[in-house]
Order: sequence, then C-alpha cells, then structure tokens
Amino acid sequence: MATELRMLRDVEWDAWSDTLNRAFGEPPPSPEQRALRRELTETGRSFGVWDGADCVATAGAFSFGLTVPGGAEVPVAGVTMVSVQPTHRRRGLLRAMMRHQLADVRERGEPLAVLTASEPAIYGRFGYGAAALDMQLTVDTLRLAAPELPGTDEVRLRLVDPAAALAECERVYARLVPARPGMLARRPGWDRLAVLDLPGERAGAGELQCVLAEVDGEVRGYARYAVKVVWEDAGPAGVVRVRHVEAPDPVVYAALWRFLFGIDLTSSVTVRTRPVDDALPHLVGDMRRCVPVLRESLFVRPVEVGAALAARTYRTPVDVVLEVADPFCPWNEGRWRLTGDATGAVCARTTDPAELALSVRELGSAYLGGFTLRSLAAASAVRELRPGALAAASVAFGSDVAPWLPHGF
Ligand SMILES: CC(=O)SCCNC(=O)CCNC(=O)[C@H](O)C(C)(C)COP(=O)(O)OP(=O)(O)OC[C@H]1O[C@@H](n2cnc3c(N)ncnc32)[C@H](O)[C@@H]1OP(=O)(O)O
Repeated sequence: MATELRMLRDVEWDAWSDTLNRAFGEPPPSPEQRALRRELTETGRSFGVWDGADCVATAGAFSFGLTVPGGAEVPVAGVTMVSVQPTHRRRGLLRAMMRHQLADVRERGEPLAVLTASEPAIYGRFGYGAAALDMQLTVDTLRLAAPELPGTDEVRLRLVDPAAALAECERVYARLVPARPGMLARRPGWDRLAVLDLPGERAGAGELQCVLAEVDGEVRGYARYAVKVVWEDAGPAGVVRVRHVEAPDPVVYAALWRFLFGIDLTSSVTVRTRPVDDALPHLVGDMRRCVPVLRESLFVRPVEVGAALAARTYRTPVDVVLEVADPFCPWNEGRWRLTGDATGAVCARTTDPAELALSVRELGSAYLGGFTLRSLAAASAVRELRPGALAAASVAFGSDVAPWLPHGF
C-alpha cells in the first residue's frame, strides 16, 4: 500500500506521539510528560507519514526566536520529533519529510532551520551544519579551592522550590538570551520543561533543588542541581549534578559555584552543558581539574541564504562573493555578494566572480561564529577562489561570544 505524507490531526496526537517514542526505543512518557509534550507540540507544524491507518513516521517544528551574532532575534524553525518506524526505515521517508518541511519553512519566511541531532551523521545531506559546541564539565571539588571574587560574600543564597521560583529565574534567563548567539527566546511552557523532575529520570540522585542568588534583595542568578549520594569505604563521595547555573554578573556566578563546590558530603560536581568560553575554568586555580567533554549541539540550516546572511552582523567589515551549493534547496544555489560590518549587512544575488565556494552546510556551520571558515577550508569544505578572501571572511564571520544552546528540543 502507498504511504501518505500529511499534516497531523489533533485527534491523532497520541498515536503520533507513540510512533515517535517507539522509534527512539523509549519507555512510555509519564502522564505529566505526555501532557507537557502535547501542550508544546505545534500541531500546525507537525506532520507524519501514514501507511493505511498506521502512523509510521513523524516530524515537527517549534517556532523559535534564535539569537544571532549582533544580538538580533531571528525567527527560525526548530526541527524536532523526527522518527521513522523500524518497519519503514531506509525507504526515503525521512528524505520526503525533510523536503516537505524545508519548503514549508521557506513559505513561512523563516530564514533558518535549526535542530539537535540524535546522530550527527544524519542531517548534513539536508544542508544542516554543526554550528555550536557544548561543554560538559566534571570538577574535582575536593582538590580545588572554591571560586572566590571580591563581593561574593555579599551575595545572599536562598534555597527555594524550583517550580515556585520559575518567574524569578526566567527574568535572569531573559537577560542572557540576547547576549549569546545560539540561545532561544523562551516560548510559553518551556520554562516548566526546565524544572521537570521525574523520579524515573533522576538516575539515583535526589530531588531537583534550586538556589537563588540575590544582591540588594534582587534575584541576579540561580542554580538548579540534584545531589547523588555516594558512600565509599573512605567516606562520603557524593556528586552534585548541576542542571543549570546562570548569572550575567561574574561575582554572582562565582558565588553560585562556590556554593555548589561546598555542598556537604560531596566531592565532585558535574554540569551537563556550559558554553565553551565559560568562566568556570578561569575561576579555579587548576583548570585541568575541570575535565571537559565537547560535543556538537546546535545544527543550523540556512533556508534562505540571502535573508539569513543579512540577519546577523559581522565582527569586521566584509565584502565577499560566495558561490553556494545547495542541491537539496536549489533556490539557494549560485553567487551571493555579502557586504556588512558590526552594524548590519546586505546579501544579494550577483553575477560577479566568486571568491569563496562552499555548500550551504558549511555556511550553517560558520553562521553563529562557532566554527571558522578557515577550519572548514582546512578540511577542504570551503575553497578560496581569490587569495585573501578566506582570511578576511573567516575573521568577519567570527563571534566574540561562543554560540551555545543551553537545552535540547
Ligand atoms: C531533529 C531530530 O528529531 S533528531 C531524531 C532523529 N530520529 C531518530 O534518531 C530516531 C531513530 N531513527 C529513525 O527514526 C530513522 O532511522 C531516521 C529518521 C533517522 C531515518 O529515517 P529513514 O526514513 O530510514 O531515512 P531515509 O530512508 O529517508 O534516508 C535518507 C538518507 O539518510 C541516511 N540515513 C538515515 N538514517 C541515518 C543514520 N542514522 N545515520 C546516517 N545516515 C542515515 C540514509 O542512508 C539515506 O542516505 P542517502 O541520502 O545517501 O540515500
């Protein structure tokens, strides 16, 4: 029987969600998880493939606002919930869904699509390039002195119920979003996801805790964490598992880390993701004891090359003609002249000779300033056609603040 690709109907949501769960091999969601997932699903952007009455593939998107270099918030499609049933894999269903979705994103006028990948090898063929890294840290707090800056003693710390303190924490988070490329402006409901604390997902740790950091009565930062109790023959060796630690002010940030380092009966801290330019390794005496694991996080796909490149600013003045290859979205193919600086940019079609040649995937990788055009050229993924063009464009595309996506979606 032929399969049919079509939009999700509200009444089909449960079956659609079960299809997704099966493809990931996950246990059924708790009622609380299911309700939140359903609330966050944008039905108008969710679709699937049906084989008769059976839903055999799923995909969707969130309408996000992404911070780009320069601080603008750009509307993007956050591609998500992609799955194909084991009975129907490797017959082209994913490819068909990606084609359908990118055409829809273009129609909506969103210049970029973004995603996090279950397996990084999947999405390059559809024009998505790895654009940001995240850094997981494991810190040996027994051997390190806790961070200390002048003023940390003036920061008042208060333990609160994570859900009850959401509004105060969100005010801090909202200040951070425009300051870092890769961050997403919060949409309704996503704050609750940040404090979801399902007993089945605690992996041996206790309940989620939240500590607020206040200066002059105002909340300036927060950390969310859970403690995993460990007793060894030699004594306590618990682990502080940090989910979030956020504070725009360095002194408040140091105060939060000092607190996390000092929790009784623990000897290490793990934090599941921080930006690669995080301050913590510089706040401790011995940065080797902050052991990092780097991993790609956010993938970026320019859907409209001209609009995407004009939506960000450039660290240094740039004037370059790009020859872009994009077999999956052929409307992007050809030559584009990009001119811009730290105040704005214009990108338009041109017939002038090309100076750099690259595919849309590399453009996605360089877009947020997380990977340089020079490093992509060293892997033969970018070709310099006019001497000097690579060095100038590579610096211009950079970002002083490393891009970072604090959470999956
Ligand atoms: C944004 C997100 O939601 S990420 C989550 C992705 N989902 C999952 O990981 C859930 C488990 N996996 C699955 O559901 C499926 O195997 C999928 C969605 C990854 C692939 O679906 P399929 O329908 O089998 O893919 P399809 O047949 O369209 O393959 C298209 C191309 O991708 C390739 N491909 C598919 N899956 C993978 C993979 N896991 N790794 C590398 N390449 C892959 C295929 O080989 C094919 O290559 P080609 O262009 O050279 O012909």
